[in-house]
Amino acid sequence: MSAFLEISRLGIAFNRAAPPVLREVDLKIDKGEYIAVIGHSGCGKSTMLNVVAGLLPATVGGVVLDGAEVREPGPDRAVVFQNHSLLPWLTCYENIRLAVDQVFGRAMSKAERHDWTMKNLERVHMTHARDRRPGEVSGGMKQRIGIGRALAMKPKVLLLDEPFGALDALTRAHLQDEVMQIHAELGTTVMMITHDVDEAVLLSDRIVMLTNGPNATVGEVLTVPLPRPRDRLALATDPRFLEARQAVLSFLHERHKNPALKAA
Ligand SMILES: Nc1ncnc2c1ncn2[C@@H]1O[C@H](COP(=O)(O)OP(=O)(O)OP(=O)(O)O)[C@@H](O)[C@H]1O
Repeated sequence: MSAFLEISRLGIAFNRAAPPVLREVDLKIDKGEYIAVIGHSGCGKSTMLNVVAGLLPATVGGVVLDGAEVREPGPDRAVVFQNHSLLPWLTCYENIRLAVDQVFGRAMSKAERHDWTMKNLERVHMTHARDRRPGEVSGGMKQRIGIGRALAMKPKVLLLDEPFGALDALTRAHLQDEVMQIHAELGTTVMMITHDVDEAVLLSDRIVMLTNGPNATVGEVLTVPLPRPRDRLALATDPRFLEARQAVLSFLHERHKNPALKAA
């Protein structure tokens, strides 16, 4: 059986004179799986996500989602970036509503689109701030709206590009727990880029570790053997959590050291 999301022999070169950023990236993701992609800065994580999003064409190989080749951006692949991409002149409600109108303008009545917008505000615990603009809410709240907007599109895949990277540790932990809950409730397929090893182990079913660039590729894939629901406090001392964490740290800091540090 073919995978729900399949990246095949993907290669990306931005410039003919330079070596490719990514080469021969192969990855099969099942429906409902939560995948984290980790690797040192500049190895090509965002590039890989952008190809899946349809924002960047593959130089070689390609991506197939649910039987269809990815060639351009589409609402079946919603992206949440590290720095929220909300429209500052619209309220939190309007930011989500805009996406709902774009995707479901024909399929849903006006009343249904309102209800669906409210449902997604509620899902990310932002109903109380529905009439505030992005400039009037915190960084964590902005990311919540970004996630709510992405979910409101009912995507086949949620693409998270370091969604919690700019947040303080406590806010980050809250949002991670919320995303875990949403994933459990909706069974959305997720591909998340992160630099944070603990975050990758806590949230994912599998962790895809990229080698250093140029010519980066999948070095190892670790299956995280932790049952769900997961509780961050209980996991802090769970030997399976610590072992998975150690495996990723060892990949990143022993076998595939940061090239910038190696040169130092
Ligand atoms: N549009 C572009 N044109 C030319 N080079 C690019 C372009 N986008 C990315 N690159 C290069 O491709 C490489 C991979 O970049 P990418 O942003 O995918 O890395 P990353 O692993 O996501 O990094 P970080 O963790 O720092 O965000 C880098 O060397 C970057 O300079």
